[in-house]
Amino acid sequence: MGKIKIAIIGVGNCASSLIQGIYYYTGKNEEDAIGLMHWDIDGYKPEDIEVVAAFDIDKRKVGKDLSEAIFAPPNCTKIFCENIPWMDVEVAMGPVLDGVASHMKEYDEKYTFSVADEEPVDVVEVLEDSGAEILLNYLPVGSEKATRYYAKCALEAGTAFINNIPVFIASNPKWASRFEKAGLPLIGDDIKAQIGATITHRTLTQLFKNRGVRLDRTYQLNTGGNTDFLNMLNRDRLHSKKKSKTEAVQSILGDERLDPENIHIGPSDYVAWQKDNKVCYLRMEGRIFGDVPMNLEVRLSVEDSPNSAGCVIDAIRCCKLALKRGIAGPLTSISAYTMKHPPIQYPDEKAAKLVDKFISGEIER
Ligand SMILES: O=P(O)(O)OC[C@H]1O[C@@H](O)[C@H](O)[C@@H](O)[C@@H]1O
Repeated sequence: MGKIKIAIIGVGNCASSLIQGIYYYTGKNEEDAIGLMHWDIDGYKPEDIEVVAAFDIDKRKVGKDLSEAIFAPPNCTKIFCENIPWMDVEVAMGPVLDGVASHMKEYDEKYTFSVADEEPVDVVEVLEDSGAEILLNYLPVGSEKATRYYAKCALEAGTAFINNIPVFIASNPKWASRFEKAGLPLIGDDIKAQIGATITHRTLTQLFKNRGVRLDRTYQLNTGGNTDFLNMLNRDRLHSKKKSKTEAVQSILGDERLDPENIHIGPSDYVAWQKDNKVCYLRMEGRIFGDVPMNLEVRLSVEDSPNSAGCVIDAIRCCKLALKRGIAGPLTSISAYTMKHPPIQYPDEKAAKLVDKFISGEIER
């Protein structure tokens, strides 16, 4: 049935986990494959994904084979598949736009960002030559210009686009129609991890709602020690991230949406030693029967990047299905299931059912 050829922008922890996952699941069967929402999607298993191009701007990664670059610093995610064979994909130098936060150099050498000296490649040409069908965006949060640049490259090169970061592309009708006109599928925006802060917060919010409990106040505080958290110390980069995360919870509440002062959601601090372990503290205050107050506190601790890959592995395969079926524009079911800021928000249980209907061909997108 052929491979699903993908290209990756940003060879960070999330790319590393995705690539490790492709090899980790190779040769396994459904019974011993732990950690997947779908073992196969219309016949496509994780091992059917092939990375054919990758872009980065860090000198520790550019020019290296992808099999080595995914383990280069500052990547720090848990290694769950050590033996990645030579992939024969050299990490190409991307254009330097707004992907690098200015405060990065304040940190110690290990984390200091170092831009490679190479001239940027012609991204469209690299995509075309590689035969990539889908381009995945893993740029740092706040990379507005760079995301738009690569989205344009996808349109020019004729690749579908999966936007894993909180820059609004799939949920922006203008961009969505550009992809639709170009005949290309689009998934986004901002990956909602497998068991992450957002899905946990949404699920508990839905529980309050289902059980008639009025939610009065809530917060979601997140700490981590990966480059994502370091980058997010620059509060200027957080605008769309906060919007994406907050909207993901508010959308469950419907006409009981909280006033902005009663909902606080966002990345909270960078703790270097946590590395790729993300810790999320959730508090929800509400009122039960008789208007009687209650509160709930949850602490979630999870490795951030495999948590993201657990969803991206399905987004890629659904995107391939759309390509095969000639469906263009935003894919609303898989976006709602795997992204925090999709073109249409559905409760997660409904989104899961819609994805199954999309896979079986019962619904178009
Ligand atoms: O835990 P949440 O809220 O689903 O968010 C998870 C994802 O959020 C993204 O913005 C991060 O870049 C990912 O690394 C992360 O996995």
